[in-house]
Amino acid sequence: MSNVRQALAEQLAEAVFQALAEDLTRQERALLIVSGGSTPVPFFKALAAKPLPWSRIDITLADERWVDEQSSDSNAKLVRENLLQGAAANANFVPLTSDASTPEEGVEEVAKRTASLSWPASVVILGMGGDGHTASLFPDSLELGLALSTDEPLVAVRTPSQPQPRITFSAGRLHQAHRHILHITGDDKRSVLANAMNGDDVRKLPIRAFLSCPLAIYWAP
Ligand SMILES: O=C(O)[C@H](O)[C@@H](O)[C@H](O)[C@H](O)COP(=O)(O)O
Repeated sequence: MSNVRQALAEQLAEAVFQALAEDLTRQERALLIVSGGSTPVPFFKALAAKPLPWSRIDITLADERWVDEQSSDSNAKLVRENLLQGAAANANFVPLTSDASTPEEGVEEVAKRTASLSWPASVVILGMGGDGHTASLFPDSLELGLALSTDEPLVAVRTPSQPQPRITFSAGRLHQAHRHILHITGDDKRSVLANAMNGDDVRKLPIRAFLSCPLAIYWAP
């Protein structure tokens, strides 16, 4: 981990800490939505060390692979091992998978489970892939149009470029959050983001769906 990426993770953790603490002065509970992937790990560790009243915080994921929670591809496993540590283990974490064998069969149950969270979310932290996807809104996903337009909170997605089916919060549900943050690193993602900012086709670079939320960008080389 380069020093500058570590510093970025720590600055992001401080910003998320402040946002959650501020919302908790006005409301009993606050919801944080995080993303999986490799980028957030140092952020998760830095946030877990913050002195928050963790038992008043709900945490869920922007999206998840439809895999067992023990799988190394599970975002829930990533969150449990890196964020829900120490005092942060007292947070109420709600995963996005069920015992159903497909996300299409399980999506309704997960929607019921997540309905009890403290919506609207205080903060959504998004990642972005080299193809411009964010959450599980992939350019080649068969359900991209649905995920961008539905009023439903969650969508089961099938994506030819991805090995597993997934479940994702819809763009509409993620839009409702009070704050949106994009956490990315590296020159390749900077170029993808620049293309998204210059282009106009959300289906080619789905991160575009969040550019005017407004979106705070946390980037480091
Ligand atoms: O993988 C996931 O769980 C998320 O669906 C995805 O949107 C992720 O945020 C990007 O793919 C970036 O991943 P990296 O941080 O690993 O580059």
